Amino acid sequence: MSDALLTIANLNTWYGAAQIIYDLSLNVQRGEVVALMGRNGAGKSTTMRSAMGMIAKKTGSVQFIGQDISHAKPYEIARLGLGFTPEDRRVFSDLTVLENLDIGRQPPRRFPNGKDAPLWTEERLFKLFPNLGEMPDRPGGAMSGGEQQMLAVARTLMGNPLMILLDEPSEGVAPLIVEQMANTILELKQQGLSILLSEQNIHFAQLVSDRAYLLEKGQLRWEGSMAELTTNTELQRTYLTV
Ligand SMILES: Nc1ncnc2c1ncn2[C@@H]1O[C@H](COP(=O)(O)OP(=O)(O)OP(=O)(O)O)[C@@H](O)[C@H]1O
Repeated sequence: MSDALLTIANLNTWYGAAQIIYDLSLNVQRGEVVALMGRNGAGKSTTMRSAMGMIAKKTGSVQFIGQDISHAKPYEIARLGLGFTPEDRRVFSDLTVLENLDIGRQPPRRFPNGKDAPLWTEERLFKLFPNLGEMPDRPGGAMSGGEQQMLAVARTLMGNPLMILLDEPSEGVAPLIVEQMANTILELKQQGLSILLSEQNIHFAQLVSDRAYLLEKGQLRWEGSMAELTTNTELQRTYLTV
C-alpha cells in the first residue's frame, strides 16, 4: 500500500480565463520533505493554494490522508491536519508573538495509523525557534522579515498538522536565518512531519529535501531525487534560479 499523505492528480487551475496549472500530478509520502521548484511565476504558490482549496476554478483531484479534498473548503482542509504557511506570511502586525501563535491553535491530531502527531505548545516552539522565545511580547510589525517567517511557521505548527505546505520559506530572509530554517525543517522531518516546500533556489532545497518536482509555466518538467538534481547542473540552469 502506498504511504502517500498528499496526492495531487491531473490538476488544472485557472485565474479568471487564464490557465495557470496544466495537468500537474505530484505526491508526498509520509515523513518526506519534497521540493516544488521553478522560477518566479512557474506556478508553485498556485499549486499550494489549489491543494488548500483556495482557488475557485480547478479540475483534477487532491487527496489528503486518503480523503478526497478536491472540493473541500480551506478551513475543512486545515482541520484535517494540512497546514499552510503562505509566501506573504500573514503575521498580524498589531498582535504580539504569543497572540499570533494563539491564533493558530488547534486540537491534537493523529496520523491515519493511529500514531500521535507532534503536539506543539508555545514552550516547545520557543525551543525550536529560540529567537521567538526572546521576544514573546513583541508585535509582529516590529519583527524582521526572518523573524516573521519563523513566526508564520510556528503559528502553522500550533495547529498540530500532519503535514505542512511551506511557500518559499527562505525568500527575503538573511543567510543565518535561512540556515536556521533548514535545521528547523530537518527537525520537523525527524518528528515525523511531511513537508512540501516551494523554492526557486537549489541551495536551500538541497539541504532539506528528499525529492523534487520542477515546474515551468505551470507544467511539470522533471521529477526525481534531490541527490540527482543536485548533480545535474543542466537541469538547474534550465528550470531554476542559479
Ligand atoms: N491572483 C492572481 N490573478 C491572476 N494571475 C495570477 C494571480 N496570482 C498569480 N497569478 C499568475 O499565475 C502564475 C503563477 O504564479 P505563482 O504565484 O503560482 O508562481 P510561483 O511559482 O509561486 O512564483 P513566485 O515565486 O513568484 O510566487 C503567474 O503567471 C502569475 O502572474
